[in-house]
Amino acid sequence: MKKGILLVNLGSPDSPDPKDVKKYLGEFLMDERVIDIPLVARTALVKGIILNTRPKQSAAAYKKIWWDEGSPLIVLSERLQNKIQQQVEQPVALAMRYGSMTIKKGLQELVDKGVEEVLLFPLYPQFAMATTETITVLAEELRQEFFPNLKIESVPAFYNKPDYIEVLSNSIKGHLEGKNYEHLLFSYHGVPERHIRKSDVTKSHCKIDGSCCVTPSKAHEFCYRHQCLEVTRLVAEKLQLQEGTYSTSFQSRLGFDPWLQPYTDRTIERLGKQGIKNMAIVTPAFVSDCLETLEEIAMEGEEIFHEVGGKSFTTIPCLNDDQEFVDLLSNWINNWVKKPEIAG
Ligand SMILES: C=CC1=C(C)c2cc3[nH]c(cc4nc(cc5[nH]c(cc1n2)c(C)c5CCC(=O)O)C(CCC(=O)O)=C4C)c(C)c3C=C
Ligand SMILES: [Fe+2]
Repeated sequence: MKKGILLVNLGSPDSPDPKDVKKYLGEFLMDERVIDIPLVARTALVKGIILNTRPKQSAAAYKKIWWDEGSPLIVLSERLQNKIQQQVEQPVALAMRYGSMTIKKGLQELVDKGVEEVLLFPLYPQFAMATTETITVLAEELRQEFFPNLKIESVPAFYNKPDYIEVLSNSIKGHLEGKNYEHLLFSYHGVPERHIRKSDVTKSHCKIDGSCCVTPSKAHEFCYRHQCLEVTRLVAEKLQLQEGTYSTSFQSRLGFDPWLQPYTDRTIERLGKQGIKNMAIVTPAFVSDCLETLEEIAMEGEEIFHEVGGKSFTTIPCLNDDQEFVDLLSNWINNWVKKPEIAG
């Protein structure tokens, strides 16, 4: 059976024009795994409220980070794809969950090359229903409707794989070499607390308190909060970071529901007010630099830090097309290619 690989990232608008941003946000926020409320309420909230104000504001932010070649997230994902393709014999396609580079087109591209078995690779280290799950569910729906003979196997969240932790730690270490910093903040994209409870397979474990994420449970396989805290813990262990010199926070909240805490903006402010003058920040929920890292962290975050007396603010880039990361993903893919075909 001929095999192929489909890498999938989040997506971006076609341009930073408010019209394109509105179209993109409309698709993104109407996803029931992103804003997980009943359709009528979601439509009223997204189309009646958010899409009337947010596109203009988001478009201005996108304009600040847009590259000549296009959206950083898309360009960086394409660079990753091209580098992986150099190390993998089978066709490697790229798609986005939202926007023009659809998963349907990605699957079609592979099928047109004769592929019968696909490795679906969501580019997210941690599981979330708003990221990994929405990709795998949509791919399965598309398979049933348009590609019934295709076999699809999905790559699960890889947050605690030792070789991933090593690559991430090496990248952090490399970018901090020679830098004078007193605190390293691990900032992950936030999700509403409700998402964590919904993904709890035990239906009772996730209390979102000080202990549930460190108490062993089957729930952790699908717990975004546990997986983020684990990345911080494993990297801190690998880099031998001293207790008190690093912490975890969650960024990019939207709306009024409680989201995972502590919030990144408030944490940066607190660190500055506590007298930290030099801080560094890493964003391990994102494989590719994007609006949320280049604008919200590197621009807004730095501004907050300076306002409260901070001096140097070092933003560590995402793994992007870092050669060690390319080698890691290519190695996982080549191991999958060598495996016998999946059943049925
Ligand atoms: C309810 C809203 C949102 C949830 C839940 C959410 C989860 C989530 N998102 C990412 C990764 C990215 N999000 C990005 C942008 C972005 N996210 C939301 C909302 C939710 N995200 C919005 C409205 C936007 C658009 C920008 C804005 O208006 O602020 C991006 C950047 C895309 C780009 O083009 O650069 C990424 C990447 C994760 C990992 C996640 C859950 C774990
Ligand atoms: Fe997001």
